[in-house]
Amino acid sequence: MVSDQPLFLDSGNTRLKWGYKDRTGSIEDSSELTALIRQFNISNIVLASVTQKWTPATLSGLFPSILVRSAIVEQGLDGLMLAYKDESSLGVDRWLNMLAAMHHSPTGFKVVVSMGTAMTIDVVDSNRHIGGYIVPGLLTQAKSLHQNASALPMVEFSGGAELGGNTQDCINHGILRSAVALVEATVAPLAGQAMVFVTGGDAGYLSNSLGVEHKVNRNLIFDGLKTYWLAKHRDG
Ligand SMILES: Nc1ncnc2c1ncn2[C@@H]1O[C@H](COP(=O)(O)OP(=O)(O)OP(=O)(O)O)[C@@H](O)[C@H]1O
Ligand SMILES: CC(C)(CO)[C@@H](O)C(=O)NCCC(=O)O
Repeated sequence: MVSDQPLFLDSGNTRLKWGYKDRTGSIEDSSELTALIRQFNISNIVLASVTQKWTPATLSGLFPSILVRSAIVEQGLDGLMLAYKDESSLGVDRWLNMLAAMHHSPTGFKVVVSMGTAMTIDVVDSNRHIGGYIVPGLLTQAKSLHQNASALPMVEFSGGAELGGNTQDCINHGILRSAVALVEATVAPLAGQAMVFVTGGDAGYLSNSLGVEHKVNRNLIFDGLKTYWLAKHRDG
């Protein structure tokens, strides 16, 4: 039987991830994607892409019989009002994460933190996006130090945010401490009234050191894609 339930794809700067019903994973290449589509008998795909690596055109070229819809940022969808005047310049991943957070918690402040290639923070007050931050992600910061300072090695992340007593720990812990401080400083003025959502490949590192109450949800973007897909289904 052909599945009506779409395969959700999240094409980030580092890797391609998939969500189908309550299952998720990451995909290395098109042969893995082909296998997945056969396994679940997929008839439609909903794509969130912040890169040109995977586009509706590449997917339709590979799978001509599959309906591919690309999520596009839309002011006011599901009531979410965006801080950006030009909503097309907002990353679709940030938008979908906010839609999902709003779905989980319709009223009050939401702080959405994504720990990927870039680290992003977005603050939403009920249905109003107040604004956000974009900084380099943990691994991106570590790579940048290694590439730009000749005495600095490439570090393996191990967690920990206390003062370091050697080069590895100073880098490792310093990067994590600055990410933690940024989230805590964003949450502080909201006087304990914010729901903090943490997502992305490096969510675990942040979560282990974060001093504010939060929820780790690695599938937030798939929740957002589902919300988007249902809204579009409703609109026809
Ligand atoms: N299997 C994996 N492959 C690559 N990175 C991984 C993996 N598992 C965890 N990570 C971590 O996830 C981080 C990348 O996060 P994520 O996968 O959310 O990135 P992305 O979504 O592709 O990037 P972005 O959305 O910021 O463009 C890396 O810094 C790495 O430390
Ligand atoms: C910030 C990233 C890289 C995070 O994945 C992505 O959301 C993006 O490419 N955004 C476009 C710029 C913006 O959101 O303002």
